[in-house]
Amino acid sequence: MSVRELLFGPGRDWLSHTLSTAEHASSEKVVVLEDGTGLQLQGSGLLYLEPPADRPNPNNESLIVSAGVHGNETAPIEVLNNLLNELLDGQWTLACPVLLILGNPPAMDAGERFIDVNLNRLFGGAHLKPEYQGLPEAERAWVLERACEAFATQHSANLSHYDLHTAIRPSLREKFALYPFVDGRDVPQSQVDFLLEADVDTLLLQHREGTTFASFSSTELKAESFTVELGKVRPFGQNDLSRLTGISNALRRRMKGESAPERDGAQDEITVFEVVHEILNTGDNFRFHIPDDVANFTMYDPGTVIWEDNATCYRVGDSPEGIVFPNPHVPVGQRVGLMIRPCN
Ligand SMILES: O=C(O)CCC(=O)N[C@@H](CCC(=O)O)C(=O)O
Ligand SMILES: [Zn+2]
Repeated sequence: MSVRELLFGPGRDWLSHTLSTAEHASSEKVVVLEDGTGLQLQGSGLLYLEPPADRPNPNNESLIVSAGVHGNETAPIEVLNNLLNELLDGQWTLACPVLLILGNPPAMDAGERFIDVNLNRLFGGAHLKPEYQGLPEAERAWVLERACEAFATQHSANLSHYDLHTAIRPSLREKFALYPFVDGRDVPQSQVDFLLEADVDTLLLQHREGTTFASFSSTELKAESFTVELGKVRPFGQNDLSRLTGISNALRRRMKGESAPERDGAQDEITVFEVVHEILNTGDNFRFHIPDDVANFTMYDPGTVIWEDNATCYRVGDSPEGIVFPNPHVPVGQRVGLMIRPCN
């Protein structure tokens, strides 16, 4: 029996196993590849990969890589599944500890962003709020937090977390990363280089702590964490994975422990924006003046009214501001969009 079958069952790979175990707990399984690499299936969509203790880890690092925190954002899920299949097929050798995560299996199975509540608003303990008690997504946030904590306790040195997503809207900047706010922290140049290597040429700096998965890992696990947007939401099988070779190659390179490629000067720039305002659905006769089909990073002139309610009218300030993630169809209190502006 192949390692893949031992781990996932006859005819299955990680993705099909995750979809088939979405609704019930799957038992833990451990297998060891011929080259000594250990794989521990910790539960549905949770896979810990560990190189043998005597193998060098040249970049002296550990990685958490997640996708499917929103179940309908399928392209990065396919990227991770393909990388794992390559490893299981013996195409390359793992050099560093990796925790691979498919975030929300029931939502993936249903082809939906989430089932009851947006999983990517429940981290950093937000899942403990009374209104979320008993919801499967609150339970899942807890499970993912504990799995990441256990991994980080074992592998604290040089921990990075990439939470891979795709966006609902088209985007004037197809691939971009969000850097969670941590007081006093700057983005390391090595991370900027990695993003460029992955064809992610735009970086958005958050202005305050959030309750996303990446915020949790950066704040509580001291990881260098990014939410990475890799294109537009499409159902399984409808993604053009040739548009994701950058992230795929860059992640494979890190997992193999190879050093970063030399960058040529012309490509060395990342465009940086900062969040200046988070639009929340206030529920107080909230009106959002951005059309439904507008692309991420569309810019608005000073003075443009973006949203209003009975108490507030938000206008663009003295310099142009752009919109990212416009979505007025969210519950009261949740994020409708981010207003951003270029950093100098
Ligand atoms: O396209 C959209 O509106 C949402 C895409 C998405 O899921 N983005 C993440 C970003 C998380 C962050 O702010 O760091 C999300 O909304 O959870
Ligand atoms: Zn998402």
